[in-house]
Amino acid sequence: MFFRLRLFRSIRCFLPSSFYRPSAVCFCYSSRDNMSLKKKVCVVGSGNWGSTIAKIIGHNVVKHSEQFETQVSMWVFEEMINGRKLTEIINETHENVKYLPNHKLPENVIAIPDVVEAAKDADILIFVIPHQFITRICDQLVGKIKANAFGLSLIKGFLPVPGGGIELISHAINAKLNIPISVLMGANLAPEVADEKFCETTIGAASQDEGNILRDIIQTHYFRVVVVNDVEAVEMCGALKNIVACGAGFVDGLGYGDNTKAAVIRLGLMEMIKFAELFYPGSKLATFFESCGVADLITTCYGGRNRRVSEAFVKSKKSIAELEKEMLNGQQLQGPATAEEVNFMLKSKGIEDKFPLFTAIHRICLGELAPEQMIDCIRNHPEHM
Ligand SMILES: NC(=O)C1=CN([C@@H]2O[C@H](COP(=O)(O)OP(=O)(O)OC[C@H]3O[C@@H](n4cnc5c(N)ncnc54)[C@H](O)[C@@H]3O)[C@@H](O)[C@H]2O)C=CC1
Ligand SMILES: O=C(CO)COP(=O)(O)O
Repeated sequence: MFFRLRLFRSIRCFLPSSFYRPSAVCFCYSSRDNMSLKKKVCVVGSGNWGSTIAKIIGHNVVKHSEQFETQVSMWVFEEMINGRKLTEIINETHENVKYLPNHKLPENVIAIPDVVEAAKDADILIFVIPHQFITRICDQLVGKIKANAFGLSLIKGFLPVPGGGIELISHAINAKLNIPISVLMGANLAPEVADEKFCETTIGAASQDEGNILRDIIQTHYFRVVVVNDVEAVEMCGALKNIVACGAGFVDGLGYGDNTKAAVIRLGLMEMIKFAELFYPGSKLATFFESCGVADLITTCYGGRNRRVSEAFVKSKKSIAELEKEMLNGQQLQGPATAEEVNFMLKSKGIEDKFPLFTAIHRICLGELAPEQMIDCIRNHPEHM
């Protein structure tokens, strides 16, 4: 208890009062006004996480068929697998043999190679693609979706904006498509979720009604949802933890132990909180204790792709891009790109020194700094001054 109090006090030192005020994080679930017609869902994406979430949604729309159309469209970036189109394979075998092999998708999930066709009748759009591709996809959807649709983004990352800033993916989608966007982030390594191993997740909901509906299409007995209203903080946690995961991978590659990794996780968390304080004032500290915060940080720093490739980067001396190709079979890393996006903003504001861990990780990914130097960086972290 005493320890918890001290930890909270030390976090408070650099937080504005709005950040730690006691707040009712959770919505109360009540009204379903104007939300009674059956809704059609489209999953925009079909990678490792996209296919996993399509599996969950496919089952849930049948379970809640009074609320949802039972056919779910899933946009698939078309590619050839052994001379056959991936969409054809998915629609015949109900398996995404490339991105989620050995897991059956429900038969009501229909793979569609044209994103406009997939999304045109949808009331709910689930965006789940590597963040590098979201701008191009949104450009194709402008003016082609239902005016009263709403969205849920599972995408972790930021987008650079001209002039030195970055924006949240949910803001970018909202700006292009003019629909409200909620977010879902959590300690959710896709292979474990696909295996139906118990986990939790966090939905940052744009409104109470949308939060209720989204929970119904996402929650299962093994995938428990907490809905909060702190949308920006939820999304920011999901994006930033991928940078820290690269740092955890460097620690593993260097042969340091769990204590060192714990230091990277803790200092990474402090930089995440500081980032929220500076750029998303009004974010709630309580959100960092949801699945999207500390829990996602821990799971990714032990079991994620960013950690795995970053460990190999230190051991093999190959570039991150080479390793991504060799190790991930088409899946995409988010951490190094996110580190670059965040650095783009920190540099433009002249505050790289306030985020030494994020900065060191970015420079190591670029090959400008030796991985060993990350240890000096954390040894001299402002948290210890
Ligand atoms: N995989 C995981 O465990 C989790 C992933 N996420 C997040 O979900 C988002 C999507 O991740 P995944 O589904 O795992 O994707 P992934 O890492 O499996 O990426 C592969 C996907 O990208 C698509 N793709 C390749 N080139 C493309 C292009 N030029 N244009 C459009 N799409 C293209 C592929 O068709 C495939 O669907 C990311 O932001 C990730 O951080 C979040 C939680 C868990
Ligand atoms: O975001 C994730 C788990 O919540 C997945 O992390 P990786 O992309 O590092 O595998």
